[in-house]
Amino acid sequence: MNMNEPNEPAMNEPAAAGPARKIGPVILDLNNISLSFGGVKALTDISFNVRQHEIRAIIGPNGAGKSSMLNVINGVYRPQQGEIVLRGEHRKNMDCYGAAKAGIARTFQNIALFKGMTVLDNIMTGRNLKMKSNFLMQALYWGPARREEIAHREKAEEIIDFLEIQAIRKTPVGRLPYGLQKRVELGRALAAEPDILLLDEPMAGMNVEEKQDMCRFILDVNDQFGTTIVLIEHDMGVVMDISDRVVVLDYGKKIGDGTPDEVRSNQNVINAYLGVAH
Ligand SMILES: Nc1ncnc2c1ncn2[C@@H]1O[C@H](COP(=O)(O)OP(=O)(O)OP(=O)(O)O)[C@@H](O)[C@H]1O
Repeated sequence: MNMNEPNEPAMNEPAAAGPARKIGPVILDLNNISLSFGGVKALTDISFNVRQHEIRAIIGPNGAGKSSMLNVINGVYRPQQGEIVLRGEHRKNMDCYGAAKAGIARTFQNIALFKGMTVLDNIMTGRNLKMKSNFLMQALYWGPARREEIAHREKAEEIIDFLEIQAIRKTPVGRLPYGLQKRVELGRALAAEPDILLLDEPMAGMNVEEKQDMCRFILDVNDQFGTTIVLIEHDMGVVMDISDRVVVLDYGKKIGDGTPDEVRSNQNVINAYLGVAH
């Protein structure tokens, strides 16, 4: 992969340019994380941190361990070594429910939506954790459950407006083009009102125009909602344009960490992308 992507148009202003953005203290700290699957070492002694409100990218060649890292952060995988410090709280590992409760939401490399359900209903599924009424109340659509449903519906409609998908709100997701499905998946994650949003290849498979739209929405989410964003992305033009800091993995090891400019000029990173033998 070409680090400079000369043919890629500039997507947006650099993330750091927004006057409203203020990067805060470290809220997520990954310390010496190691994860193996049998004999395969997916992650070896990885440490990096994420600051509040920043856009933090994880990059690296195929199989470098990027998705595994996101899965450690949201509790899908439990590392054999290391610790995760979330807002000062130390843990050996996360669990999925605990991560969601702690305000961590994610999108997936392969779209994970209910294809037969409408855009609105898919976004409503992202509100599940916020729902307080019990199953019986919901089934009877009784008192508090009804009021709650209306409030959640309002939130879902706000997200639909924000993502500019009003025209397709009643369309089954399976009928939408790929780029719009990715946008709906972002909407479902936003419905959880996350503090930390994990995006696994949000622009994969998109054309240039769809990528520009997605970049704009990611920057707007970060800017307007103050959401901290950790993203995996293969498109270097996008990564260098929108990220505050970038961590680089290769064969499960960290080989670079810093601002886009620092990472771009890091010889280990250049070698990894050019395929220089270790
Ligand atoms: N559940 C699993 N079981 C066995 N091996 C796994 C599992 N998940 C990941 N791996 C292995 O861990 C290594 C890192 O994989 P991972 O998917 O995290 O890389 P990646 O950087 O996200 O790759 P890509 O860019 O291709 O998505 C690979 O060798 C992969 O085969």
